[in-house]
Amino acid sequence: MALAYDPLFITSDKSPIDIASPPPPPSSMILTQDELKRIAAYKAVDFVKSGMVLGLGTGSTARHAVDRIGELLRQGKLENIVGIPTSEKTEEQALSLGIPLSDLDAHPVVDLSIDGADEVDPYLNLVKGRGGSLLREKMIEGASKEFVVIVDESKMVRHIGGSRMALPVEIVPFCWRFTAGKLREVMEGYGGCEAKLRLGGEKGEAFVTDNGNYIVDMYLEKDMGDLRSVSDEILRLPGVVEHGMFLDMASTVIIAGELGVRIKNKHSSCC
Ligand SMILES: O=C(CO)[C@H](O)[C@H](O)COP(=O)(O)O
Repeated sequence: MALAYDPLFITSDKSPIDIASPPPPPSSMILTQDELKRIAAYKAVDFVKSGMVLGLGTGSTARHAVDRIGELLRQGKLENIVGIPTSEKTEEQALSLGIPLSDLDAHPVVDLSIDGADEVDPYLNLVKGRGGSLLREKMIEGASKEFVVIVDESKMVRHIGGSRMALPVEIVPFCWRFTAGKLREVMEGYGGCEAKLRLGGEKGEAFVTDNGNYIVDMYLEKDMGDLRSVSDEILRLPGVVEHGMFLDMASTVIIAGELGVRIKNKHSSCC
């Protein structure tokens, strides 16, 4: 039986995510990846209430959520929102939409953060930071009572870091080759990795984060195994500022796919 695409079709359960591929929808109904991102983002903004302090994520998916918050404010459907942007780019977008902004110094407790992710595993562990904003994202989302992650279904994986895509690590520029070497040494114990400095500009110069740091992208040889222990070892290295594994931080993941939207909750109290 052919299943029609229904963007309002929502499932919600607490079991690990079933990432088996659903049957494809009729070709006339195939949505672009960007449309799926927008559907997930709009669904997340349904959880925003007037008076909230909001963590505003970074990236092409989070951008839709910030646009939607701006639209609802303009229409008077949301009031007294304070946004805390996770990057300078999001700050610029939010300001252009008239969203009032603040920071963690003034608002150390955030009601709800909404952000995208590069990978999500069945236990809602994430890889983030391929857009380069992982440090501020981790600070703000870690200070949030609820952290809602918005993705299209291409981001769902069995093991984070196992897709031969990069696991980003933010490091200080001082002697970055030394720190990249230490990261390679640590990762020897977890299957090995290629560690490459992320480049940003046209002239091949290093990508510089909003915090003035560099990013080393670790291309892992295989599944890392014990994520907590990898995380602890990486964070113990002098020169490392933060890494892009967000372990046990997401409270909800909203996944937009060709057959509709699925919502995975970590805590039953959420949303
Ligand atoms: O972590 C991030 C930026 O640091 C982004 O949330 C992540 O890279 C996903 O981006 P996109 O929504 O563009 O796919």
